[in-house]
Amino acid sequence: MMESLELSHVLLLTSSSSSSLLTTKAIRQLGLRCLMKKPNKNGNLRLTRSFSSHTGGGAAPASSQGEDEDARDGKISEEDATSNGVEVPEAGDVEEEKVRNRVSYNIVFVTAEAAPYSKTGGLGDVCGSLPIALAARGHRVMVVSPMYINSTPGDKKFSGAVDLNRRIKLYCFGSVQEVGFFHEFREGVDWVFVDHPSFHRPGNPYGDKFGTFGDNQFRFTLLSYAACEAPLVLPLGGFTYGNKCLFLVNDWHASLVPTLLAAKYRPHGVYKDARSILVIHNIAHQGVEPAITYGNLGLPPEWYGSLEWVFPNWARMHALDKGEAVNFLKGAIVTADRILTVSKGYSWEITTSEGGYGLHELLSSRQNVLSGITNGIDETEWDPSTDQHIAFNYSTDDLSGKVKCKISLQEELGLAVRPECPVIGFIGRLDYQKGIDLIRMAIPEIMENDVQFVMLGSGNPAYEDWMRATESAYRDKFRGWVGFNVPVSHKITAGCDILLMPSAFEPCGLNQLYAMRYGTIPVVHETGGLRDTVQTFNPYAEGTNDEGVGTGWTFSPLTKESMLVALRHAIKTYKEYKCSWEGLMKRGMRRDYTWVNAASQYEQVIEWAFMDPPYC
Ligand SMILES: Nc1ncnc2c1ncn2[C@@H]1O[C@H](COP(=O)(O)OP(=O)(O)O[C@H]2O[C@H](CO)[C@@H](O)[C@H](O)[C@H]2O)[C@@H](O)[C@H]1O
Repeated sequence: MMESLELSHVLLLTSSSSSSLLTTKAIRQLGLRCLMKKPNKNGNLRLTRSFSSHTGGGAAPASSQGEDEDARDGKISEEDATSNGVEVPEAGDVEEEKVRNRVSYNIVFVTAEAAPYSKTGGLGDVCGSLPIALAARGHRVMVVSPMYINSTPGDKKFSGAVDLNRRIKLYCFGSVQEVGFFHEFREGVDWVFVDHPSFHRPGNPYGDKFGTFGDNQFRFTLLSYAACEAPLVLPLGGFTYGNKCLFLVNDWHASLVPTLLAAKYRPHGVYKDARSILVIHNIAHQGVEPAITYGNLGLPPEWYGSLEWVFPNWARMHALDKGEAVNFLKGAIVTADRILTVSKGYSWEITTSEGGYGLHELLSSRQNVLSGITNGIDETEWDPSTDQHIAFNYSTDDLSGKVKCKISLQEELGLAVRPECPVIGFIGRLDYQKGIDLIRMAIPEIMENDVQFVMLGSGNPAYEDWMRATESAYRDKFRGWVGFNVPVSHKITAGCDILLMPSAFEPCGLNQLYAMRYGTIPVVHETGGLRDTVQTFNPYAEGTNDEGVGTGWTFSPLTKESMLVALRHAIKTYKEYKCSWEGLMKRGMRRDYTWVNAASQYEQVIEWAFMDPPYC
């Protein structure tokens, strides 16, 4: 099995290099400039929109490398040291826009979550906002997601969707499955909901109080099949999306799509002009199931190598366990035309043995199509000057509402109403990823300070119990709200002074972006998207200009001690250096978080995907 995995890998690599050659040719034919240089944040010169970007780091022609001053001096900038994927140029370069021959694409998002219809975390946020931003740029955009009905008031979210009366038969899991489609056209986007009895049950999209659903492989196989059919069979607004579309497949739940395109459609002449991009929001979840389940997926036997996965010896259950499995995310990594992650830092981390969760070698082998694009945020939902969930609105022009939000939060949670006391917040899934263990270890020392601490989260029952117990132990200064509650998350974001994010890894992270927009100062572990988006406060840079002064505190390594040091800096600055604190707040609030920049970068990657022939 291992041998066949490696063989398929070699074959795929061969086709990768040929596609890169074609890409270079295609770019030359299109007459694009091979090199443009602009200074980065640190003032270093870097390559942008070059075919060296497109085909991967290190592939630049000798002449162009010679033009790079850092390279000539033999120096490697800090940025280069942590970036070995393909850099996507940022928006705002007018010349870039002129050079770009703007084409509109038919884009099909495939996702397990899309806010406001469904959301358990950041995947829902991104797939609820990015499609709208891309549609606003002139693309035809469809989002295909399950229609989760769980007999709660939340079902009302689907009330605007109408039954398209188009039922199709899908052949998998040894039987014929019939799915229907509901549709809502909202904010320029075709929101398409796949209807099947397996999406109608209590709980969240992935599980209920008894744990993860046992048939998730089945449910998300259905989603992937239905998403492949939707552009062909749904006449939305009178016309189907047709064959030439771009599938943006998000995380493992949608990862079967690129393999289906290659194995089931292209051999029959369908989707020959389509392309797929895998977006990795979280590599820790890969959709791994026993190898025997491959037969259920309705794929030809010769495509087994695409999903084939062999656990290392240490991860096997017993001596007879061969560790053979199928891995949905791996399937997309080896078949998608391009791969994206949700920050540049994370696109590098997943190519390392520490961050790749076993997939780092495969990802490294596809570095020439791997890029990172930092998420934006929905600036209408997350705007302190208009937010309906918070007690008082405020902005950089008038910050007075911020402390009123804090007082209101203290009142609501039954904490002492003390506007001068720093309030630290945490919002997130209660999961290993989010660094809850570190908070657990540090809480006795944090509580020795004159602070209040508010946590909102749900997930691992052990962490939920710990939150309840900690609230009992520190009734005067700790509140733990167990549950998933969007209005409360807005109230905490507005009412706290400091947001703590000690994530073990964080592909992008949205809460630190929301916090900065609300004048709440992030204290974060220096990892992934947190490192990319939070800049540590430098008091010595104050009074020059805003560049380099910082928007929060980052800490590393991931230890209790270094987290406490950063927190103490934040608390001391809050208490003793009011002007500096206000500067931190305003700098964070003024940053550009819109999806416009990210959407333009996605557009660039889509353009690159169509320049190459299909990868598989
Ligand atoms: N108990 C609760 N009540 C209300 N709201 C809650 C909540 N717990 C979490 N949320 C909300 O869910 C979202 C979580 O965003 P994160 O970026 O932390 O996402 P997550 O780790 O799920 O997603 C993954 O995908 C996203 C998107 O790409 C990446 O940013 C991230 O790094 C990656 O791990 C935020 O909107 C947050 O406010």
